[in-house]
Amino acid sequence: MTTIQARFQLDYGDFKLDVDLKLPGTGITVLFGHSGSGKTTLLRCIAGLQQAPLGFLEINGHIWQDSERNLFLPTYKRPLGYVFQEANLFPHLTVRENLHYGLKRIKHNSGTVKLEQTLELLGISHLLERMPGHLSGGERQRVAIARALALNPEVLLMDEPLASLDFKRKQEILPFLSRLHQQLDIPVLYVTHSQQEVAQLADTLVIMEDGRALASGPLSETQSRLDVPLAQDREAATVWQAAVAEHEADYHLTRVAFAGGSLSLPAVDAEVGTPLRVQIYARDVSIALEAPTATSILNVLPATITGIADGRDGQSVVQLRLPRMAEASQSVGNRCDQVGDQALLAHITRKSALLLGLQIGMAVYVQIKGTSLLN
Ligand SMILES: Nc1ncnc2c1ncn2[C@@H]1O[C@H](COP(=O)(O)OP(=O)(O)OP(=O)(O)O)[C@@H](O)[C@H]1O
Repeated sequence: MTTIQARFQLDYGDFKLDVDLKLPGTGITVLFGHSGSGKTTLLRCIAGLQQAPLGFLEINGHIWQDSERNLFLPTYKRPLGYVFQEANLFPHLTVRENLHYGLKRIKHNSGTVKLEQTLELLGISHLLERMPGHLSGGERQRVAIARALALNPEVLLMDEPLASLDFKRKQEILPFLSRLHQQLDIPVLYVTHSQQEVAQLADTLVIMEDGRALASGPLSETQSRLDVPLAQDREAATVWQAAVAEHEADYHLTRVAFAGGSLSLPAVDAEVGTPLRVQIYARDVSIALEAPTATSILNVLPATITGIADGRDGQSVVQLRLPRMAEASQSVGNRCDQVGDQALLAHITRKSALLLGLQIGMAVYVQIKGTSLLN
């Protein structure tokens, strides 16, 4: 369901923002793009920190800006949370006081996000009496996220919240963000230029370039679009949302179900039903015209070719779609509604594509040589 509509036109001279986006009202929407592509400017327009002369913004049925009607809600009247690169906590207040500072400024706190729930989700309940100077960078950022959520926002805006943290701290905080996203109902708009954060967090992906949204939609669908540069990248991959379906202890394998079937992975230490994300690199996918009967590859799935493009260095980029299977969809639960049919990319040699006579619309089998588990 679309609950965010954002149209903005703004001209800085050298840079122009021109976007028209319809985004879902749940899950994490990642705004991804190179430095200078306009991600922060877009977020600032949504927050009302920057007023686009031409703009329309509707969140959950409430109109925050409509330039045609001369309507512009100032930032302080917009029920939103904003998390910046730096945590910006008050250094002279404890964590508890920092959290309550925001609460005092809003009249009521009747929404779905409860402070206790947030503290638990972010793993900071034990830090309430600490001063910010005595927290690690990752802990400070988790408190900043809790402070933004304590305001009971209708939308949470996060501008590269992990950018100032080192690799170890990023790894520490990503699972908390994943948990937040599984348990909270509010939409999150998350700016990053990290493909790793896209893979681990995004439900919806918006690819920004030169002030425009080059592509926007469910994660695997957008990652596999042939008209955006990501599909050509050596690291091109698609991420599937899945759930643990069965453990095959004798073989040290776990079967995970996704909207288009199931995959066998090296044993995962998680209960049946646990949601997880599986990343499949395009270079690890090969294509066969018939179901291979003698192969050591466990993950062979039927698919349909939906697009073919020339890749770099003699490669073809093949876009595929796996049909949704009712039984598998049930194991993954509602999360499937956000992912649509399962899209997949394969990088194969142009010679193989030619020899196999690959064409759009052909029914084929994909062999997946390797997968990586993201959370
Ligand atoms: N107030 C301003 N006046 C003029 N130009 C601006 C202003 N704010 C941003 N810009 C320009 O707009 C462009 C987009 O900037 P923006 O910060 O939105 O990009 P970004 O994608 O968020 O980049 P980064 O990933 O580096 O943060 C840049 O060229 C920037 O210099």
